[in-house]
This record gives sequence, C-alpha cells and structure tokens, in this order.
Amino acid sequence: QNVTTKQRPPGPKGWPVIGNMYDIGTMPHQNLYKLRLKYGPVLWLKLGSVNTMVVQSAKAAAELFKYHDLAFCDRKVPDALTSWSYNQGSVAFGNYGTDWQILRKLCSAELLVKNRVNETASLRRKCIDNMTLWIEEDSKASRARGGLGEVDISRFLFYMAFNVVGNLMLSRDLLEPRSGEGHEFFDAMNKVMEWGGKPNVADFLPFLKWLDPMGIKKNMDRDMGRAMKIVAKYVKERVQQKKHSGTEKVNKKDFMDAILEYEGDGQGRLDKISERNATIIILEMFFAGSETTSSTVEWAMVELLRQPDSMRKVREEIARVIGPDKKVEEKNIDDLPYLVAVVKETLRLHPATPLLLPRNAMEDSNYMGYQIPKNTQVIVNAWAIGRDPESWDDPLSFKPERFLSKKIEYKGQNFELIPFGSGRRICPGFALAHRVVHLALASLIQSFDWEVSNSLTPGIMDMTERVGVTLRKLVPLKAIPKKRNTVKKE
Ligand code: HEM
Repeated sequence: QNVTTKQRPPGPKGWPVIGNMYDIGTMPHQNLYKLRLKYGPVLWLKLGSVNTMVVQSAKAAAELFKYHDLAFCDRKVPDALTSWSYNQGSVAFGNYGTDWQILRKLCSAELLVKNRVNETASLRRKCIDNMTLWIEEDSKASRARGGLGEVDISRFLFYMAFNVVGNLMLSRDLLEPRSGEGHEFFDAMNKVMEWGGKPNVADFLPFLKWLDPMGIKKNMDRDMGRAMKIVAKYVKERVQQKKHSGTEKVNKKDFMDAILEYEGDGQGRLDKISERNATIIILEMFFAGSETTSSTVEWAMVELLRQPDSMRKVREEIARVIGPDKKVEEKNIDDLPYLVAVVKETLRLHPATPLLLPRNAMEDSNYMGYQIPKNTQVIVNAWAIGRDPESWDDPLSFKPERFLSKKIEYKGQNFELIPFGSGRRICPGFALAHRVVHLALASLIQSFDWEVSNSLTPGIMDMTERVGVTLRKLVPLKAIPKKRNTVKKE
C-alpha cells in the first residue's frame, strides 16, 4: 500500500513488537482520554500488531456512526471468545452478515418492541421486590450479629439483574441468596466474564495465539464449557416439552420459545435456530444484560449517596408524583424527570462498557480525511466522550440538572451520550435496561432511607474504577438501609 503515515490519524510512536500497549495500560479508557489532549479526537495506535483507531469526541463519533457505520460494523473478536466457537452464533461478537442480521432482528424484536417488553413488566417487578426483601433480611441479619446493618448493595443488584434476564429468557428465577439452585451457572458465568474481560497478549500478538501465553483460552474453555452445558440442558428440556405438546401451539412465553419457534424469514435464508445457537444467544443475554444493568444502578446509588441534595430531589419527586403508598412502576418513568436525569448523568460518567465493544473495519475507507485500512480495530471511547469539555459544561461534576433543560437521549442519536453505542450495532437491550435501571433505583430509594457507615462520608466516597467486562466500582458499594414504612400497596 502506498499510504503515507500522514494519511493515518495522529498517535504516539510505539515500541517495536508491543507497539502502544504501554500507552493504554490497565485503565485503557482513562489513558486514551489523556492522549486526546495531545493528539486530538481521533487517535491511531498499534496494539501489538493490531492497527487500532480510537474515536473520542461527539463529532468524530457522529461522523463514524452516520456515514461509516456499515464499513465499521464488523466486530474484532477476542481470542477468548472463540472458545467453543462462541463467536459463531453470538449476536455481540458475530461477524456482520446474513445470519447475524437474522439473529439480531429476533433479539431486537423480543427486547425492544414495546408490546413484548410491556407484557413482561410484572416479571421485573417481582425480581425487584425480591431484591428489596433480600436487602432487608440481610440488613436484619447483620444487626442481629451486632453489626450496623450494612449490606453489599452490588451483590443484590446483580442477583436481581441476573434473575430479570433469567425470567425473560427461560421463565426461571435462577438465583436466591440462600438456595443452591443456579449457583453453578452463576459461578461459571462470572468466570467467563472474568476471562472475557482480561486483556490478553494473544489478541495483540496473534502469532502467540497458539501458545495461549496467559492461559486465558484454557480457562475460558473450561468455564464456557460449564456455562454452555447448563444452558444447553435448559434448551433441550424445552425442545422436548415442545415435542410433547404436539402440534397445538403453546402460547409464546419467553425468549427461548421465540428462538426455538423461528421458522425462517421467507427468503430461504437461515430457516431454523439450532439448539447450539439458541444456547449461545441465551447465554449471551446473561453476559450482556446482567452486570451492565446492575453496575449502572450501583454507580447511580454511589453518586446519590455522595450528593445528598440530589438524593433528596429524587425522593421528593417520587413522593410528589407517585404518592406515599404506591410503588413506582415502569409506566411512571416518564413522569419522573429528575430520576431520568440522574440515570442519564450516571451513564454519562459511568458507561458500563466505556469503550463500547470493539468494531472491525470490513473494507478500506476514508474517514475524516484519513485512510483507514481493512481490519483496523475501531474503538469508541464513550467514557471520554461523556467527559468532553467541548460537549459538556463542568464535565466532571455529577449534575443531573443539566438534562432537565436539554433534550438529550441515549438512543444513539445524540453522540455526546452513547453509553449504549449507536448505529447497526447499538445495544438491542437498551429499552429493557432503561426500564430495569430506573425501576430498581426508584425502588431502592422508595423502600429505604440509605446511610453510609461512619467510615465513609458522603462527598468523599471512594470512586475508584475496576475494569473487567464492565466498568465497576473497585470496592463494591455498601450502605445501611433503614426501612421506610410508607409503601403499602401496589
Ligand atoms: C445499562 C445496561 C446496558 C448497557 C450500558 C449496554 C451497553 C452496550 C453497548 C455499549 C453495546 C455495544 C454497542 C456498539 O457496539 O455500538 C452493547 C451491545 C449489546 N448489548 Fe447491551 N447494554 C446494556 C444492557 C443490555 C441488556 C439488558 C441486554 C439484553 C438482555 C443487552 C444485550 C446486548 C447485545 C446482545 C449486544 C450486542 C449487539 C450487537 O453487537 O449487535 N445489553 N450493549
């Protein structure tokens, strides 16, 4: 190729072999954000031998998603996710093409179509009510042991989010704090997430892949195998049930039914979803939908505990709009503009996947005057875009008020706020996540007055981040719930 380096975006000079690996370090979203100051909003890096372009402003993201979405809508697949050929059959890591389009459409219909999502509101309500009950019991147990009644909120949020997915996919509550049911699955899932989130040398230096130098693939093979085996059993059971129910059509109950009943698109393309593919898609919804949702609610709670004034405003709004003896419901979300603003502000500062999911250039293209070759990895730093002073006043402060006067949504049209991504690969779960995050947060606030123990002071709470599959709080949030007795009936 006769492309000069001038035609590439600017970026720091790398080292031989490892390229710019040191520049991205262990907190890539933060380090890339710092490089923006020196190199501007579009950055070029060599991560080992992988050409990488990083997009870090709303304007550059708009250019990418509006005019180059198709060229960049393939995924770069981490080596770990090729375990058991997971990527072939995955919506999140599937290569762009006909099969992917069909799977994606099916998922979107189940997760985004308003009627389908409305039908399942009571399932989510149940999972959230269980969560508040468990929190209350856990706090009581702590006090009985002479403690302060402090609870690990993040743990119960994760159980809740996991059960929401479990109910939608399989019509099952998979986790209860005390019972063993579901824990094998939960454990395997967590391990898969751990291996999936670990930076892997094999991804940067593909010639080392066969060596699996960090042992990540080996561990992934074991734990992905465990997780798949469990879900495959659920799928098999359902297939058997369907056989026995003969030709009479059972009412479509959940996501698994929708997938197994798929009969082609009438155009002779993929005409059936295999049991294997069904297993992968269902598993993926747990990966994609549980920790993202629970860590968003956790960050929102942390921010509100740091800013008692904002917490008071949410509480007052709920009391005013919903009243003292009714529970917040999903249909009330639009009537609670301050709560909605708190969630937007949380997703601006703490997007669950700060670098979205890596894309891959399917062809050579010209982007903003730069020559971007085929197979370039494309990273969009949503975390940096949410902190960009060109888009936001006082970007580092948590100020939900900023959204009260401005109509900015996170549906992929306002490029300064893209925690769910944008374009053809936008998160298909965002309508579901939107509901669960608001409802869970409102319920935590409605059910309890929250205090932090003496060792923590509002305003100076620890905000250190931990990078994994999602961006979590390093130290899980603990707080003391004080039961409020105002909520009596539905
Ligand atoms: C607060 C919660 C969530 C956040 C912040 C989030 C964020 C994201 C982001 C940033 C992407 C990549 C988008 C892109 O490349 O442009 C994504 C993809 C995806 N998400 Fe979510 N997500 C959340 C919840 C969910 C839920 C609840 C589900 C389903 C149950 C889900 C399913 C998926 C799937 C299947 C993909 C892959 C889409 C594709 O590659 O075509 N997500 N999500």
